[in-house]
Amino acid sequence: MNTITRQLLASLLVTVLLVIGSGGYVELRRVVAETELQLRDTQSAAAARLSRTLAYPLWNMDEDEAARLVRSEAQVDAIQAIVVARVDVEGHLAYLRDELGGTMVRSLANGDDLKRRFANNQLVARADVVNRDMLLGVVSVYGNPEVIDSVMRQESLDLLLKLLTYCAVLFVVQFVVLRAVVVLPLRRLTAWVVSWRPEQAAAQMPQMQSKELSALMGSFSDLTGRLLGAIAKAEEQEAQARRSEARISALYGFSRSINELSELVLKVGDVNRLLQDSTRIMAVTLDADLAVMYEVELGDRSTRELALWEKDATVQGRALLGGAALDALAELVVPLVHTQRWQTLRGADLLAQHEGHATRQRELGVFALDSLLLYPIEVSDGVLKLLVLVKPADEAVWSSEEIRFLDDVRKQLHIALSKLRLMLERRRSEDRALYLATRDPLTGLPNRALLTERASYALSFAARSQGTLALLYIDIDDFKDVNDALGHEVGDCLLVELAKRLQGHLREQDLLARSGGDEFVVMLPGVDADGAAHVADKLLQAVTEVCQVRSHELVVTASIGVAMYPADGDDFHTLYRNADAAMYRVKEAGRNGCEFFTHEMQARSARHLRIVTALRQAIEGQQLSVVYQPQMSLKDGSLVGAEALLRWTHPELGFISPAEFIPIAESSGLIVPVGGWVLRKAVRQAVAWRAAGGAPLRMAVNLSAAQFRHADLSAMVGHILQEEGLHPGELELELTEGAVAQKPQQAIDVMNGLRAQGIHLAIDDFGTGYSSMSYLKKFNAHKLKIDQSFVRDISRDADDRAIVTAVIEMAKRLNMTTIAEGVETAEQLAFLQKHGCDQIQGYIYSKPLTPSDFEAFARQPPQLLPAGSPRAHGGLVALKEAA
Ligand SMILES: Nc1nc2c(ncn2[C@@H]2O[C@@H]3COP(=O)(O)O[C@H]4[C@@H](O)[C@H](n5cnc6c(=O)[nH]c(N)nc65)O[C@@H]4COP(=O)(O)O[C@H]3[C@H]2O)c(=O)[nH]1
Repeated sequence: MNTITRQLLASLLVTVLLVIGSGGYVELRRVVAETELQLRDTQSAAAARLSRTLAYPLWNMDEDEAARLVRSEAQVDAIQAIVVARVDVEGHLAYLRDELGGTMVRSLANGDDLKRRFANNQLVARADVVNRDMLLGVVSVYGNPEVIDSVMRQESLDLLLKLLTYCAVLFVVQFVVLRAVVVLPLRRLTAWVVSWRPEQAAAQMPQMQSKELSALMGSFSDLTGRLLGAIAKAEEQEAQARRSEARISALYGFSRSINELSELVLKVGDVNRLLQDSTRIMAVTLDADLAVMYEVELGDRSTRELALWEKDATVQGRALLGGAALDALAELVVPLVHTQRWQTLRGADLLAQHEGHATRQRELGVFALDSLLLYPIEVSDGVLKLLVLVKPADEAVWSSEEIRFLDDVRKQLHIALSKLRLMLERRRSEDRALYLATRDPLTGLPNRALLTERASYALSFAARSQGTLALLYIDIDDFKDVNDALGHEVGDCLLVELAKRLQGHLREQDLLARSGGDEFVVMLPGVDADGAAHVADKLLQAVTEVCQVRSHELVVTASIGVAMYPADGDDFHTLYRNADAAMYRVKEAGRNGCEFFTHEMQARSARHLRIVTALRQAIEGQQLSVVYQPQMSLKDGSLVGAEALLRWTHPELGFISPAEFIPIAESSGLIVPVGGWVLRKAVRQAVAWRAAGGAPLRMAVNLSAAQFRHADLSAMVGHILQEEGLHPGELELELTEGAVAQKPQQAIDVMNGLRAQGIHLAIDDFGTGYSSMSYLKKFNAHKLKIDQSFVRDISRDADDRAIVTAVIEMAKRLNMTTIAEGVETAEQLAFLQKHGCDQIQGYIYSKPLTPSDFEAFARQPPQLLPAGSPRAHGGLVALKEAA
C-alpha cells in the first residue's frame, strides 16, 4: 500500500469515525434524554398516584396500607426509592431498592440521612399527600440512575456495533470509490511523472476521468512546460556561469602566467633558460600535452629544438620525435613566416598531406589524433623561433583568449629577448672592453693597468704577512732593430713567442705582464732576492734561445732590472720605476744581463725624469743652443762643412750632454720639436754665414729616427729651406743607420724625396747597427760617416782598421763620400788619408764651436795634412768638389 493510499485510508477512517462518532453521540444523548423522560414520567405518575392513594391510609394512619401502596409502586425498576415524609408523625416511610434489597423501611427516625443519601439524585419527583386540604405528607419518588446507565450501556453497545458496521461499509465504499477516482489516476499520474522525460510530448499525458485530475494534469503540463523553460534557462545560465567561470579562471591563469613570465624576464639572464621556462609556462597554462620551441633557419630550413615540455612523457611519448619529424614540421612552418600569423593544424591533415609516404606517415603518426598550434614567436636575423603546442584533437579549441594569451607572452618575450640581447651585447662589449683595458691584445698577457691592480693586492698581502715580492722589468735588447729590419709582423711574432717562453718559466702565482712595446714585467710574490736572481737567470736563458719566426732564425737577448719589496719600495709605482732604472743600468752596461736596483740608480732615474720635464721648457726658456764642428777635406785640408750639434745648459742642472738628453728626448718624443728647432737654427746660421761673405759650407744636421719617421719630414725640411733661403744642396741630413733600417722601403722613399729636392744625405754611425748592406745602395745616400768607435782604436786594433778600410772601399764602389768622425790624432788622420777617406771631423781640427768661433776657425783653418797634400782652397773649393 503506497503512502497516498495509506494517508487516504487514514483520513477516510478519521472522517468516518468523526462523522459516525458525532452522529452516535447525538443519538446516544437523545436515547438517554428519552429514557430520562420516561423515567421522570414513571416517577411523576408514581408520585401522583401515591399522593392520591396515600391520602386515606395516611389520614387513617394505616401504615400497612401505605406500605403496600408504596411497595406496589416501587416494584418498577425505574424507581430506586420512594420516601414518604409524614407531616404529622415524625419519621418517614421509605422504600429503598438497593440497600435494603427491596425491603421496605417503615420509619426512619432520622429523615436527614435519607436526604443526604439522595442528595445527588436529581431524578426525583415529589407530590404532596393532601386530604381535606390538609397536608399529610410529601411523597418523593427517586428514579433509578442505573436504569439510565443500563440503557446507556445498552444503547452505546448497539451504537458501537452500528457504528462499526457503518464504518466498515462506508470505509469500503469510500475506499473503492476513492481508489477508483483518486488513487489509481494518481498512480497513473505518478507513473507518468516518474517516467516523464523532457522530450516527451504533452499528448502522451494519461487521460483523466476526473475533471480535477484533468485540470491537475493540465496544470502539471503547464508547470512542466514552465519548469522545462526555467530548467533550460537555469541550465543555460549555469552553463554561461560555468563558461565565464572557466573564462575567468583561464584569464586568471593567463594573467598569473604572464606575471610569472614577467618576473622570470626580470630574473633570467639567459636566453635558453628564458625560452625553456616560457615554453613550460605556455604549455601548462594552455593545458597542452606537448610544447616544443623550435629555431628554424629560414635559409636552409634547418631546425633546432630550443625547448621541450611534455605533460606526461611516459604516457604520451610524443617527445620521442625524430629529427625527420622536426624537418617535416619545419616545411609547414615556412609559409607562416611571411605573415607572422599563428596556424592550427590537425595531425590527421598532416598525415593526409603525406599519404603514400610511408616514412613520413611513421614520423608524423605520433600526431595522428592531435591538434597542433603553430605559433611564431620571433623572426630575427633570418631565424624563426616557433612554438608548437599539441593537444588531443577532441579537446583542442584554441580560443581567442588563448591566442591573446600567446600574443601577450610573445610581447613579453620580445621585450625580454631584446633586453637579453642588449644585455649580452653590453656584457660582451664590457668583457671586450675589460679585456682590452686589462690585456695586451698581442700576447693576451695582463697589461700595465691589470699589473698595477694585481700588484697592489699582492703588495698589501705581502705587507700584512710581512713577506717579500720581486718585480722584474724585462726589456728585449735591440728589439727595435728586429722590428726595423724585418718588419712589425716578425717583431710581433717574436714578442708572442717570447711571452710564451717567459710564461713557461713562471709559477702559477707569478704574474707576467706586457707593459710596453718590448717590455715585460714579472711580479714574483713571496720571492726573496736569491729567488728573484734565479728566476731572472732562467728568463734570460729562455729569451736567448733561438727563435724561429717564419723564415728567420732570431737570437735576442734581454736586460732585466729587479726591484725588491720592501727594500726598494713599498708601492707598485716605486718598485716599477726602480726596476726600470735597474734595467737601464743593464742596458748601459752592455745589455743581456740582470741588475738589482741600487740607490745610485734611483738618483739616475730621478734625473731622467727631471730631464724630461726640463726639456719641455728648454726651447721656450732659450736654454738650447747649437754649436758647429768643422768638417775637413782630407784631399786638401779645406773646410767643407759643419755639423750642427745641440747644446743645452739648464739654469739649475747646468750643462747637459746631448749623449744624455738626446736619447731621453728620443724616448719621450720631444726630439721632434727639438730637432726641428735645431734644423731651422742651423739653416739660418748657414744662410747668415753666406750672407756675411763666408765660404759656402755644407751644413750637416742630425736627424733622429723619430724625425725621420715623421710623415711630413720632406715637406717640413723643404719649407724651412724655402723660408730661410738656403739652397738645398747646402744642407746635409745625417741619418743614423738604425733610423733608415727601420722600414727600408719607406726610408728609401723618404730619402728619394729629400734627394729630389737636392738635399744631401749622410748615413751616420755606420757599422754600429744592423748594417743592411743590401739596402745601402738603394738608400742612395751621398755620404757614409764612419763611427768614431772604429776610428778611436785604428792605431791599436787591427779589426777596426780592417772595418774602416772596408767601409771606405765599399763607399767608393757605391760612389759615396766617406767622412770619419772623432779623429783626434795625426796617426788616425794619416791612416784615414792613406786609405782614401774623403773627409774628417774631430778634435784634431776642432771641437764643436760657437758660431763666432766657427767663423774665426773658417777664416784660418789649421793646416794639418802632411806636406805634399794639395793646398786647401777654402770652403768654396770644397763645396765645388762635393757638388
Ligand atoms: N771624443 C771625441 N768626440 C768627438 C770628436 N769629434 C766630435 N766628437 C763628438 O762626437 C759627436 C758627433 O756627433 P754624433 O756622432 O752625431 O753624435 C751626436 C748625435 O748623435 C747627438 N746629437 C747632437 N746634437 C744633435 C741634434 O741636434 N740632433 C740629433 N738628432 N742628435 C744630436 O748627440 C751625439 C753626441 O753629440 P756630442 O756630444 O756633441 O758629440 C759629438 C761631437 O762633439 C773627437 O775627436 N773626439
